[in-house]
Amino acid sequence: MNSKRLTDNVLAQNLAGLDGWQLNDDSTAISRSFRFRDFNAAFGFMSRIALMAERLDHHPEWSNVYNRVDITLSTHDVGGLSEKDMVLARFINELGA
Ligand SMILES: C[C@H](O)[C@H](O)[C@H]1CNC2=NC(N)=NC(=O)C2=N1
Repeated sequence: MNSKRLTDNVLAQNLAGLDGWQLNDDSTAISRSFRFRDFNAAFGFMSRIALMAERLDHHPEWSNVYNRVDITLSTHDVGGLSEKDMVLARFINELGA
């Protein structure tokens, strides 16, 4: 998969179709928080993401406190956002609703 940094235009187009994700101040990362019924649901969600992250060789920065999962996506190799972040964010949205 292409891991070039996305141009501002392409990034804006992608974000328009991506519910809930916030672009950080310097446009190098996107973040979203999810809340679940309990820890079990939150950790199940994280487990499904972990398996996909390995398949994509693209990994989230994240933290979990009980039923909350905070996720930041960025492509360290390019110092910003790439198609891989968009693919992973879409996958996460399908899981997390
Ligand atoms: C060597 C390995 O493919 C790279 O370090 C991958 C692993 N996972 C990664 N994940 C993220 N989020 N960004 C990267 O640049 C990245 N690079």
